[in-house]
Amino acid sequence: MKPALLVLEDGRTFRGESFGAEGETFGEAVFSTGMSGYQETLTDPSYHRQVVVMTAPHVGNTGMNDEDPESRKIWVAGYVVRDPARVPSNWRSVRSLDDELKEQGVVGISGIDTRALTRHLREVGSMRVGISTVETDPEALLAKVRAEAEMTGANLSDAVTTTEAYVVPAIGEKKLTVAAVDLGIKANTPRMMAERGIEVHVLPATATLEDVQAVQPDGLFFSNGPGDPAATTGQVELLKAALGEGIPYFGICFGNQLFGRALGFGTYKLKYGHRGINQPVLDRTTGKVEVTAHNHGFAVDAPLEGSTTTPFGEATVSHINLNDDCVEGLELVDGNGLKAFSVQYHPEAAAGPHDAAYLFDRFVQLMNDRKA
Ligand SMILES: NC(=O)CC[C@H](N)C(=O)O
Repeated sequence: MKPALLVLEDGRTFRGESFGAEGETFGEAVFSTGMSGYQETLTDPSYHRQVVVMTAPHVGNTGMNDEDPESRKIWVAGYVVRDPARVPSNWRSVRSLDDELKEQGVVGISGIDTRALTRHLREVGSMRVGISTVETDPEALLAKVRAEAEMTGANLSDAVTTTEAYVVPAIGEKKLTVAAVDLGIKANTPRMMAERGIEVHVLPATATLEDVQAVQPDGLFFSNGPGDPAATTGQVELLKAALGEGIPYFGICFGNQLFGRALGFGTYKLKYGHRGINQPVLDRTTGKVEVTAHNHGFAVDAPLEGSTTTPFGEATVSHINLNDDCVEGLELVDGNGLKAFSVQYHPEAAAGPHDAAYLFDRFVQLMNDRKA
């Protein structure tokens, strides 16, 4: 087994074994508590420039298949697993996780105490990290880690977006048209819209109001995506312009943060974020609690009680996280009722849970109401 070294920006060091590709990689160290869905995690563009630490000790059991990727490639900058499966076993598996990481050049480390690492990140907060199979001196790797850019202030949409617009056709009868701005979109999002009779026009991150209007949409959608929402100004301006035009809006995760900024709220970095598939969220509009998938390091700073008057209508916090009272959703209402809304978590979560899938129906309802 080839040795590998992991060094955090505060100097904490772990020694383990090479997993996946050999070489050196850097990013923001974050932990995910999901016990399944690692293929969806790896291929989620929101993880661009992040090194993901899996808290589940045994990862890779079901191998890798050709059906579940959320995008064209693995985006995580590095992967940390305590005990990789030696033999994958699943009827859809076509290769092992280790082979896929090697094939795509993704550097990982295994055999380290991921529990100690996770507790450290939880106590001290997410921070930069380096993994290397070529550097054996922690001080030398630490100097490189500290020279890397931080996640705060990072504008990463251009690195992950599609360069060409494309259409995902409605399944069955076409009932609605949506312009979806790709800030790191996952394949399951247009799929869940298509299942509801929506023709989805996926547009590059650089789309203008004219580009949006050109598809004559019934609604506008902003996807999940990597980076710091405070470093993203162009799409916030687009959203303000679209809200000014009265185009119904739905946003997921990064799309929730940019919606918050368009409404005049701030965003801030959470100490260690929410990444996993069992986060309890309260939908205050119905009083129902849902178990949900999360992947965010930033959050919207909006008052939990009362409503806020914005140039586009009255904004309220519609969803909150029951673990830490973090803002998990926003709603905008004008004289004609609901106008726009967004959530911080993932109704499109492909590995599940599926409690939040109703949000796509809420989007359909919103577009139909505004059409009428
Ligand atoms: N999944 C996402 O859209 C993540 C949004 C943002 N990059 C965050 O970390 O909070």
